[in-house]
Amino acid sequence: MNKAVLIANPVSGNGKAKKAAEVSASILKEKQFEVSIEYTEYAGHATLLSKKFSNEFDIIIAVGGDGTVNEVATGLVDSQSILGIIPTGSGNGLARHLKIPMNTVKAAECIAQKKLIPLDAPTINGKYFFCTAGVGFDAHISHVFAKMDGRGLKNYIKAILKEYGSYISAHYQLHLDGKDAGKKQAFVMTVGNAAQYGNEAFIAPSAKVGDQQLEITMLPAPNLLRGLSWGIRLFLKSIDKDASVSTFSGKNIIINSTEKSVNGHRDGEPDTWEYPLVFNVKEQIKVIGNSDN
Ligand SMILES: Nc1ncnc2c1ncn2[C@@H]1O[C@H](COP(=O)(O)OP(=O)(O)OP(=O)(O)O)[C@@H](O)[C@H]1O
Repeated sequence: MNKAVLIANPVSGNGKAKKAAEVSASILKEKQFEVSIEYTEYAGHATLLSKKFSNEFDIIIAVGGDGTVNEVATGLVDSQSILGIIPTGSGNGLARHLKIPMNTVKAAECIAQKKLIPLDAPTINGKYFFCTAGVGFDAHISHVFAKMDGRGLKNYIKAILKEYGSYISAHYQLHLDGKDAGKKQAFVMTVGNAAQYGNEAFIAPSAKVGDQQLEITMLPAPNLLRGLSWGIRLFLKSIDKDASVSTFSGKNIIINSTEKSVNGHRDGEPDTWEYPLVFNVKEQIKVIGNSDN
């Protein structure tokens, strides 16, 4: 029951994952775990590795940011293996939601305690996400950020400041659990499985990862006052209390538009989807964490 493999993304967190994998392996060995380390060689590789290892190992540990966690967790849907996370990304939204320590030694000790939490595995047009997914300004930034030379929080903020003034809000038609929820103009339309983007920025404060429900947060066209208020409220866990913000929840969300396709993001990584966008939550896996839901 204590056979674990660490799947580490060597490029995550500007190269922090290799050291983190080695440190975690030695901590887990001290706690009588049988441990192996594998490194990803390209984007998408972690899903193939976790699928393959799910037959052999009880715990499959993602060492990386939310992108790596997404790939490893995707490989575990339909398996009995448990997901572990050693966070080394710049945002670490799912790890933070689950109250997994950001310190590698403490994160490895948290895995050794094996507190299991049910984790929904929602999909957007058939592709899994575990933290947040959506369209709008945040998705636009994930596409801009992916083309930048460096990663990390500093570059992310640079991209936000550069793009904020010129991004135009789009119109979306929303259906929630089979009911027409109207036409919306949105600057950001985020679907949360977990409550935060990462870095303790709470975009869907009421989201719980195992409740088989998705929480939508919709920000309308911004102005300076709204932008400032959202910036503060994101970190105070109160974006849903802002008078300009709308929230919805559902299991089956359909977003339509007069456009053919849209740039979106899944767990902070850029993705492109054809309309209609169909969000569903049915499946579940188990993750080791420190929170209750
Ligand atoms: N060996 C590799 N070479 C290049 N890219 C990789 C490799 N392994 C994984 N990737 C890709 O790296 C991307 C970023 O990974 P991840 O999100 O884990 O780290 P990060 O970008 O440092 O963290 P954050 O998203 O918090 O900034 C993932 O989309 C993944 O597909």
